[in-house]
Amino acid sequence: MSTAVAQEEPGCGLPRSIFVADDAEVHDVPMSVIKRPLISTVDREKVDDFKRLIQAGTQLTPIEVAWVQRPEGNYYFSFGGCHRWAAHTELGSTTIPAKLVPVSPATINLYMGASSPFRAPGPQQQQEQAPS
Ligand SMILES: Nc1ncnc2c1ncn2[C@@H]1O[C@H](COP(=O)(O)OP(=O)(O)OP(=O)(O)O)[C@@H](O)[C@H]1O
Repeated sequence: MSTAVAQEEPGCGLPRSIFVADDAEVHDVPMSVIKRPLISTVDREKVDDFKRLIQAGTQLTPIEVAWVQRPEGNYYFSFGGCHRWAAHTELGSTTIPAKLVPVSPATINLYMGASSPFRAPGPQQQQEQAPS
């Protein structure tokens, strides 16, 4: 399991690497299964450069994907790698090279707060969800 650690280099408003993983594997992950909770602003030129590199067959560093394994299935979250994500999206890629970093639901709660799918509803929300 991995821990969330802020490192120094910024990228799309986030540290370049937010997780430290000894046990991460790299896979071509279907982009459709990856949730990207944060909206990003990208540098147009950088996205275009990455598109050219990808089209030329250059292997960019895999993006980091936080991987939560639950009894009901797997969840994949990506918070950074905005320019590589934008480049693949615009090229119509169906998969993206990703380093899968196993994380706990608590780590996702830390990053997503109330938007996390793993957050237990508070008393107020429980009341709102209770059938009348
Ligand atoms: N010509 C290249 N060949 C191989 N890898 C490259 C090349 N250019 C960039 N990279 C790698 O691609 C990654 C791009 O990271 P970078 O932080 O610049 O963009 P991003 O993560 O996609 O977007 P952001 O930083 O905004 O989240 C880096 O790991 C960089 O080393």
